[in-house]
Amino acid sequence: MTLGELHDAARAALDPVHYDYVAGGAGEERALAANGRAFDRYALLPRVLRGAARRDTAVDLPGARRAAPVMVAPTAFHRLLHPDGERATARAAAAEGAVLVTGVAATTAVPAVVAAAREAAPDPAVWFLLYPHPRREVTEALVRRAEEAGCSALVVTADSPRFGRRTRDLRNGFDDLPPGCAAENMRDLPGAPPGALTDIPMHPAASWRDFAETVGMTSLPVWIKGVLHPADARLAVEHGAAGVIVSNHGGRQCDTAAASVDCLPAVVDAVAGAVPVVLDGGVRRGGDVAVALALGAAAVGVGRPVLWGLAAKGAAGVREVLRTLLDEYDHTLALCGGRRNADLSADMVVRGDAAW
Ligand SMILES: Cc1cc2nc3c(=O)[nH]c(=O)nc-3n(C[C@H](O)[C@H](O)[C@H](O)COP(=O)(O)O)c2cc1C
Ligand SMILES: CC(C)CC(=O)C(=O)O
Repeated sequence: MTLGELHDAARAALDPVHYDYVAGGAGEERALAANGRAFDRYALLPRVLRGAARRDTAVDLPGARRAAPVMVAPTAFHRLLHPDGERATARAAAAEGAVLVTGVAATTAVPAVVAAAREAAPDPAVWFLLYPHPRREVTEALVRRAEEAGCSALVVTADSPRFGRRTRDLRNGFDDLPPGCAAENMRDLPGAPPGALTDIPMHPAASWRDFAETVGMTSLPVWIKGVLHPADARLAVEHGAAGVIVSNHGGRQCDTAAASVDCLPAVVDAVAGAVPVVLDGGVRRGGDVAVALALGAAAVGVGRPVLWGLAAKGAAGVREVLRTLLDEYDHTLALCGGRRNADLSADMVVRGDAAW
């Protein structure tokens, strides 16, 4: 199935309220639309007569060695979409060599997610996402849970001082998870009974000091997610980030935010090679992966397509999504005369309405 067909199958399978939660964005869904439109404006200038019969597309990242250049972005509540939930996503990601970012909003506890990944590959990369929490002891407890489970990196989401205003969810009245579906990693933490969407506490006053404090709590690499402004990318490096994820949260937070891929070149410049940069938002084809890597991303994350695969077919559907993107990317790299990801460079990308 193509990614589009998996999306259609997921829509047919899901409760329309849950479909809307995944598909939707904040406000008028401008940032969501911008992510897709932005990729439509980029085109590649392939180089010729310099390729190889086989390409090496693996990437080394803090917290993941020889990983696929496409990772599973952190997305909440997989058991809302399929009874196998995060276990299925973890098995599929590990089988494809892709990093899986699980975290506070997972409906399966992190030890079980890591165990499922290990069923599929001997040394899978499972990272753990947390939001800055108003109480330091909660952050600390979550960090320990991730470490003890065997996660190899942490990700702090910085773009959510408040939960986004998701128009579809407000209209549908979606704010409770169904029985049996809860944020399992939040169990038994102070002041955080799982059960409702809004039980993942946001921290409106979170600061760079809080981020640095989290970095200081662990020897794991700590990525920061949700950076768009180059000055923040520099601050992230100064405060100990092991990597920067350029993201507008799939258009689910600030609806007037720029498309994430449009912010990528300035962030890559600002970071100046100090740490790797990952891009997510709107990646839907192998060509999008190639554009992002040419613009300086070390890898990309995908959110919704993975969830459509999960809802349509469980682990097999997630594998199909990852396999499709990775095969298309490898094919594009070959057609661009690339032997490895680093053979894609910014001079091979043109932008403008003339592109398509
Ligand atoms: C249903 C859903 C849940 C998400 N949950 C989280 C989350 O808990 N934390 C987070 O940092 N990002 C979350 N995201 C954002 C993704 O990590 C990612 O930034 C975004 O989905 C990328 O855009 P794409 O869906 O166009 O690939 C979520 C996205 C979706 C669609
Ligand atoms: C429940 C939220 C923490 C998940 C989220 O970030 C999202 O829905 O985009």
